[in-house]
Amino acid sequence: MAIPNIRIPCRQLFIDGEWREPLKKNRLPIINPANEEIIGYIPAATEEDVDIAVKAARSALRRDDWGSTTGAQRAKYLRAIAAKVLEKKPELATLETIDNGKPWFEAASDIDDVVACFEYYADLAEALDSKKKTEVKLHLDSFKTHVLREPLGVVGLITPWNYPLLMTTWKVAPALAAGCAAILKPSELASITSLELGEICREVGLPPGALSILTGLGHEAGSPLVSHPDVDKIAFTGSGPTGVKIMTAAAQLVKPVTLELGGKSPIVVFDDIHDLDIAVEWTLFGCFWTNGQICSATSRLIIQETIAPQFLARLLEWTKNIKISDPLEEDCKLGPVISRGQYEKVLKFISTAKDEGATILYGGDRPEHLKKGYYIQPTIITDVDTSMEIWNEEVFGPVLCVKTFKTEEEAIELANDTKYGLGAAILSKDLERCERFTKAFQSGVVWINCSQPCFWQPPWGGKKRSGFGRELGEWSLENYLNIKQVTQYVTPDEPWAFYKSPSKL
Ligand SMILES: NC(=O)C1=CN([C@@H]2O[C@H](COP(=O)(O)OP(=O)(O)OC[C@H]3O[C@@H](n4cnc5c(N)ncnc54)[C@H](O)[C@@H]3O)[C@@H](O)[C@H]2O)C=CC1
Ligand code: BAL
Ligand code: NA
Repeated sequence: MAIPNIRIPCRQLFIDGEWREPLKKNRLPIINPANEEIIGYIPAATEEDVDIAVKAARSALRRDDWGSTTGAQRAKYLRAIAAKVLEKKPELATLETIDNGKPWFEAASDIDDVVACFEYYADLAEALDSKKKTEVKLHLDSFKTHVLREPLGVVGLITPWNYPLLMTTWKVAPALAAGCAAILKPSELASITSLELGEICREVGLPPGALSILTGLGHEAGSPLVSHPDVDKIAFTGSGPTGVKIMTAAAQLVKPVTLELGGKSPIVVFDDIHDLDIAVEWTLFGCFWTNGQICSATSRLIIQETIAPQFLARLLEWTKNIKISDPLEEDCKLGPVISRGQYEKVLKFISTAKDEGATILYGGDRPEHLKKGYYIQPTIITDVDTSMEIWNEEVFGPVLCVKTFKTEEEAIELANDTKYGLGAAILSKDLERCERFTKAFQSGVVWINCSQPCFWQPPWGGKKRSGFGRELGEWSLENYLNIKQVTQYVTPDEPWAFYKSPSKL
C-alpha cells in the first residue's frame, strides 16, 4: 500500500454530534516525534466543555434515536464506522505515524485491528438482543426473576498514546455496543486519529451525544470527567500514578473504574527452545515492537544460563540489524519514542542502570545517523541485579534487561519478582513446563512460544499493580452493562403474611 502525503486536519472538540470550539479557545501543539516539529494544533477542553459533553450524553440516552436502540441497530452504526475506517486506512495510518512515531506499517496494522474490533463488537451488540433479558431459576414458585442487561449510562474513556486509535477503539466499540453514551479523552500526545473518529461518526450519522471526543490535558479535561457526578464509569489505560489519581477521585463518588496500567513483563527462555533465531526474534519483538512503548512489553529477559552466551550473541546480531529510521520509510522497524519527555525519561533509566553497575551490552543512546527526532537505539542491558531500577520500573521505551537462571524455580521467582502483573511469556519446547509456568505466572496474559500477539476476542488486562478489569472479547461488553435483577411476586392475591394483619374494617 502506498504511503500517502497528507495534510493535518484542523479540528475542534466533537460534542453532541458536531465540531465545537473549546469554551476557553485553548489549543495544544501536535508534535511529530520524528522531527520534533509542530505540525498542527488540537483543541484543549476544560471542565466547562466536559460538562456540556456530559449533558449531551445524558440527552442521547434519553432520546429514542440512541437510548431506545436495539443491539442490532447499534451494530449498524459500528459496522458503518468500521467501513469508513477501512476506507480511510492509508490516511489514518499516516496520521498515526506522524503523531505517534510508530512505523507506518505498524500503524496500518493497528488500523486493521480497529476495523476488526468495531466489526467484532457489532456482532456482540447484535447477540446482546437475545441476552438482554434472561430468566433466573428460583427455588420456589411464588416468585419469578429475570435479569436485564442494560447500558451502564454515561461512560468516560481515557486513553494513552502508544496505540492511539486502537486503544480508543478497545473502549469506544464495546461502550457503544452496550448502548452507553461515551465521552472519550485521548492522550494529548497523540489525539489526531481519535479526532478523525469524530468525523467518521458524523459521516455515518451516529446520533448526537452517543460519542463525544474531548482532547486536552489530563488535569484539565480528564480529571473533570472522572469527578463529574453524572459520569457513571471510567475506563482508563495509562500510567500507574495517573491510575491511582483516577481511582482516588472516582472513589469519592463510588464510581466504578477499570484500570490498565502497564507493567514490567518477563520473557523466560529455556535452553530447549525450538530454534535459536525464532526465539531471538520473539524476544526482540516482545520488547522493541511499537518502539518499545507497549504496556505488556516483555522487557525482562530471563534466560537459562546454559544457553545465555549463545543467545545473547545472536540477540546482538539481530538487534544490530533493526532498521531505525523515519517511521514513514517503508522498512522502518524502530521509530522515535513519543515525546521529548519520554526520550529524556528513557535515557535517564539507561544512565541510572549504568550508575547502578549494569552493563549496556548494546545501544543506550541516540542513533548516530539521526540528528533530530526522539530516537533511541534498541538497548540491551546485562549484569542486572533485582534491586536495580531497570529491573523494577516500567521504561516504556526500547530497553531490554537481562538476567540468567539455573532452575525452573529460580526462573519463576524472577518472573514474578515485580509489582506488576500484565503479561508473561515462556519459550520452551516442553509444553508441560509451559503449563507449569502458565499456572505460576502472576499475570493476566500468558504467551507460550511467542510474545505480544494480541487479538480482540480474548480478554485483556492485568493483576497486581497492572490494574484490574478486563477489556476486549465479551468481557469488555460487561464493563459497560448494568445487571438489573427484576423479581416479581406471581401470586399477588395471596398475602405475604409477614406482619400480623389488623382486624378488617
Ligand atoms: N499502560 C499503558 O498502556 C501506558 C503506560 N504509559 C506509562 O505512563 C508514562 C507517562 O505517560 P503519560 O502519557 O504521561 O501517561 P498518563 O497516564 O499521564 O496519561 C494517560 C491518559 O490519562 C490522562 N490523564 C493524565 N492525568 C490525568 C488525571 N489526573 N485525570 C484524568 N486523566 C488524566 C492523559 O491525558 C492521557 O489521556 C509513560 O512513560 C509510560 O510509562 C503511558 C502510556 C500508555
Ligand atoms: N498491545 C496492546 C496493548 C497496549 O500496549 O496497551
Ligand atoms: Na504527537
